[in-house]
Amino acid sequence: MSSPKKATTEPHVIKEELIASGKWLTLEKTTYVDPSGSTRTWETAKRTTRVANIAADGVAIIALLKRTLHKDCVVMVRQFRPPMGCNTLEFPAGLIDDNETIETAALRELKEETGYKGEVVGVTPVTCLDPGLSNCTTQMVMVHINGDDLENINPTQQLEFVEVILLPLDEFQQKIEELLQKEKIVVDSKVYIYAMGMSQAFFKPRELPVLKQ
Ligand SMILES: Nc1nc(=O)[nH]c2c1ncn2[C@H]1C[C@H](O)[C@@H](COP(=O)(O)OP(=O)(O)O)O1
Repeated sequence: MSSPKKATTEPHVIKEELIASGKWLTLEKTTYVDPSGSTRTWETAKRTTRVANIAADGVAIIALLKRTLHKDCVVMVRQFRPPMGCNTLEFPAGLIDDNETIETAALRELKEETGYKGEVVGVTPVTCLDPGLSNCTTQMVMVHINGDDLENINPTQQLEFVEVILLPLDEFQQKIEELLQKEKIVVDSKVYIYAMGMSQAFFKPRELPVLKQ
């Protein structure tokens, strides 16, 4: 077995060269120095739409619908995604437009895709989506929706081909598993990780009054 190379250098990018460009994406050759000091190249996909001075390409919205006498539900969307060639289950999401803040982009996308009007309660840092492929980034925005509010009782979407699915938060992972059993659908990894986290948060088999770490 060969021993791993020692890290001697702070890795860094030297240059980025365009290989191909389309309306929405570019493919670049990234030349960089790796931690051992060797110069190497990487194929990188980038979006063409990133707004100047905004570090994220898009937003994904974790929207909780809160209604009297109902369980809190996560507002999800099902839609056909051409790169996947099938339907996906995702949080509502979209690209940030010019002159938008993260919060306004999130509330606009939520309204367009689901019809719901919400209130921002939290924003994550900039997070990468598939860093071995692309520099594409997102910020996740936590939103609460007052489902008892008149304008949220019969929400009207602006997107014809996006289906809204409400999943109860306390059974989130189980309900996703049921959807997967029923149809060919691929779940966004942000969604599935959130579902696993929720299951762990709700699972308290032997809660004791005083627990050590
Ligand atoms: N990679 C893409 N290829 C396309 O042909 N078109 C694309 C790409 N990415 C975005 N878009 C188009 C599709 C929509 O008309 C607009 C806005 O998309 P948005 O709703 O903001 O984001 P998604 O929900 O992630 O599609 O961009």
